[in-house]
Parts: sequence; structure tokens; C-alpha cells
Amino acid sequence: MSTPRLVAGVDSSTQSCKVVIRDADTGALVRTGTAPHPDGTEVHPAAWWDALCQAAAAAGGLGDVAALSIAAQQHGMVCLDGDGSVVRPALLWNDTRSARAASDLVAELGAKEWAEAVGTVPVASFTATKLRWLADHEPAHADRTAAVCLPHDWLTWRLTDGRDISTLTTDRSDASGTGYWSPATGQYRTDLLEQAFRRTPLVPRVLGPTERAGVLEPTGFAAAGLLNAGSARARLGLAETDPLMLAAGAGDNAAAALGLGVRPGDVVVSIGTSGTVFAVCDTPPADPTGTVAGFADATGRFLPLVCTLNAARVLDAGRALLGVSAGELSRLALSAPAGADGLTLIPYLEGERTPNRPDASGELHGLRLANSTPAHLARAYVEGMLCGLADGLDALTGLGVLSDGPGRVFLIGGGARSEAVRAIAPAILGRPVLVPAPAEYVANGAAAQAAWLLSGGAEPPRWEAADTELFEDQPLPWLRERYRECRDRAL
Ligand SMILES: Nc1ncnc2c1ncn2[C@@H]1O[C@H](COP(=O)(O)OP(=O)(O)O)[C@@H](O)[C@H]1O
Ligand SMILES: O=C(CO)[C@@H](O)[C@H](O)COP(=O)(O)O
Repeated sequence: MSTPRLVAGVDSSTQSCKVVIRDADTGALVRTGTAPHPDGTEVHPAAWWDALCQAAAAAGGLGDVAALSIAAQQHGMVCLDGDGSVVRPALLWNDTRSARAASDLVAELGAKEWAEAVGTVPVASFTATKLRWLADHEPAHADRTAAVCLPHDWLTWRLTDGRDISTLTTDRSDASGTGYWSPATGQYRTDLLEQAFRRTPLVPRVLGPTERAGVLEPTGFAAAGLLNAGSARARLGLAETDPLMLAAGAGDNAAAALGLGVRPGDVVVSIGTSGTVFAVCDTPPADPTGTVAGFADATGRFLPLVCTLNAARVLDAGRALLGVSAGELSRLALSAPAGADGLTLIPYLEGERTPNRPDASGELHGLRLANSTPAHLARAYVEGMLCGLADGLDALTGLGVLSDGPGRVFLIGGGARSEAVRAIAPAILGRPVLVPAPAEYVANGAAAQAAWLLSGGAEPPRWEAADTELFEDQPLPWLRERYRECRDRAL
């Protein structure tokens, strides 16, 4: 029997780095590893590199892997100087300090004009607004910035070169989250980059879905001038003789869409640090309200997406408040009645991106003696978080980009591991929900992209779909209505 060819997929997400190693032909899972990322919304990229090395080691190393693809959290601003050194820690997608810069940029050009130019209207998450913040607040760092790239671009480049900024690459999906690349034309809008940053740094070359970002040759680390090349290869579990092909990589949500094999009409709801609701479609969306971001996907199509800042960590906060485990929060939530007897959480604990309220905070409405119990509070936390996502699903549906949809609604991400979330989601989202078996769907999508690179086929590999469990319940329009009233009062 021949040895299977292996591929690796990476999800360098907000809270951790995950590596999955799969059989390139069958998709069978071979090994996995994870490592945590530091907390905070400002992180030095070296921490992602360390976590990638640790996660690769925990997955048994990459020595027998033929191709690798890196997917990562979107939008983070990584500034490099002319020598390829990091200028300052990266500002992540959930750092809201550029909210004022975002509203300045909208005022300068107009929301409709931004949506038509790049598919998105500036909010604090997008790279363009972070660059404007840097220009306004740290001009010395802005002056030193010779190139700007994103988390997955930097990690891929760190593996293939790590020194020459002219070799930086990205892909369509991540480029579409910058605010200066147009999914509709497939071109950078250098004028908008300059408008945001008042400078024109080098930006990564945008690769198509099956293009190769590079090859990590046996001598690669030394050629790249990385200090202690031998130890870097050793940390990744690579033997001195192993070449490793690097795929284009992707933004995490596009990778998840690829990993799940979503079809036009399907919707994915992901509950990670961010809450996202997205679909794939064949025409570039442009929502002048900015609610739906018109991203590109990782297969050559488009990825309309709504993103909230408050998802799995709302559940974490509920647990901390009640001093209980994730399992106990879930049990408590399921022991309270739907609607928590009038207790409603508006879950904007981190400010909010959709709706665009970067300075908002969370609010509890309707506290009474009768609902002042741990169970009611747990229920309100789960329901409030899901109502934020249901608003996102409404916006996506309202934009008319779902062909005959919504069809299948998938629920993924760390938060989908909660039994209460799975059970309550159908009533709040107003439709049946398919929960794939718990797995790292972003890293799986990256692994599929690596296998696609190896196969050179016209379509991504057709690996066996994950087992799914169907959750159904009667929609609760009255609960959504009460949430809307409290939300609008809060806003
Ligand atoms: N059983 C569970 N119940 C509730 N939340 C969970 C559970 N398991 C994991 N989580 C939460 O999921 C989050 C991590 O999810 P993940 O999708 O990996 O996030 P990210 O991609 O943003 O790093 C954490 O906030 C964690 O507390
Ligand atoms: O900003 C977005 C999408 O626009 C987020 O979805 C980030 O890509 C972070 O994802 P997670 O780490 O929460 O999965």
C-alpha cells in the first residue's frame, strides 16, 4: 500500500492556532495540534509564529506533509519596514480604536461610493481604517512602514521568505477585507489606500485560489536569512530534506466556506470570538448601509458576510459572571423558559461592529425578582448573543444575495460546542440549523486548499462531508421583537 500524501491546514485565529493534517486524496484526518494566542486586540506577529510552531509540533510536525495552507483572522494590520521587520504590534480586527478614522473615511468619500469601490463601507475592523489611525496617531511608525499585509500573508511569507517584502502574497478573500482591494475588478484601489494612509506602501500580490505562494525548500529558512534556520525547521518538525509547497491561504471565514463545501443559498453561522453569518454567491455584493461586507471567497466567487464583535466570548462572560463551567452554563440556560421571563441581554460587551456601535456596552433589560436567577441570566446570555446573529441573518437575506435561500444553515465555531446554543439557535434564527460534528472547519478548508494545489484540478477536492445533526424548533418572533425594542432603546 502506498503512503498517503498529506496536507496541512492552519487556522491562525483570534484566540489560538490550530493545525490539522489530512490525507490529500481522501480528506481523512491524520493528526491535529493547537496552541493559544495571547489575549488582547494588539498582538506582535511573532506570537502567531510561536503558536504555529507549537501547534505544528503538537500535530506531530510537518515532516511528512507535501503542502500547507494558512487561513487566519481577517483584517489585522501588519506593518513591515524595508528590511521586513515588524514596525509595531498588529492591530487586530476587533480593535476599535480606529472607529473615528472609519467615520472620517466614510465622510470623505461617501458610504455608497465605498461600497461600490471595494464592496465594504469602512468600520474600525478594516485594515484601511487602522492605517488612517496609524497615520494620525503614530506618524513615525507610518513613515517607517514600507509594506502592509494581513496575518495569513505574514505567516505564509515568514515560511517562504521572511525578508524580502516584494515577495509578499495574499489571496482574494483576505485582500477583500482590507478596504483597498475591489472584489468586483480583482484590482487594488491604490487611490483609496493612499487616501486612507496618505502614503502608498507595498501591498502583497493577490493570488488566485489555486496559485502557489511559494515552496519552502530544504534550505529555505537559511536562504531567507532567518536567524537559526535549523532550529526554525526543527520547531516545525521539518527534516533538513523536506520541501513544502505553500498554498495561497485565505481569510478564516472563506476557508470555513471551502471546508464545509457550501453551495449558493447555504448560510454559515460561525460563533468564534467573532460572530459571522455568511454565504457564497456569484456576483459581487455592495451594501451601501455597510451591514453586509461584500468579500471575495476562496474559490473565485464572493462571500457576503455580517460580522459581530460579540459571540463566544459573551458565553465566556456569562460563565465568569455565574462562576460556572461551559457545561453548567448550558444546563442552566436550558432549564429556564424561552425568553427568560422577560430578561433580555443586548450583548455589545466589546462595543459592536454590526450595528456599527464601537463605543456601545452590554445592557440587561427587564430584571425582576422572579427572573433574578442564574438560570434566567444564563438563558439571557445565550439568547442575546444569538439575537445579534439573527439580525445578521436578516441583513444577509434582505440583501437578496441568497439564490432561493436561505437553504441549509450551518452552525460552527467554538460556541457551537454549547448544547444550549445548538438547541436554542433554531428558534431564534427562525429556521432549522445543521450542526456539523465538532471540528476545525477553517483549518479543514485550508487543508482542502492545500490538496487543491497538489491536485491542480479545476474544482476543490470533494472530500466526504462531515456528519451533521439537525436541530429544529418553532421560531419565536415575539422574543426577537422584544430584543429589537431593547436594542433600539440601547442604541
Ligand atoms: N462547550 C463550549 N461552550 C461554550 N463556548 C465554548 C465551548 N467550547 C469552546 N467555547 C468557546 O469558543 C471560543 C473559541 O472558539 P473558536 O471558534 O476557536 O474562536 P476563534 O476562531 O475566534 O479563536 C472560546 O471563547 C471558547 O470559550
Ligand atoms: O473580522 C472578521 C470577519 O470580517 C472576523 O471573523 C475575523 O476574521 C476573526 O475571526 P475569528 O478569529 O473570530 O474566527
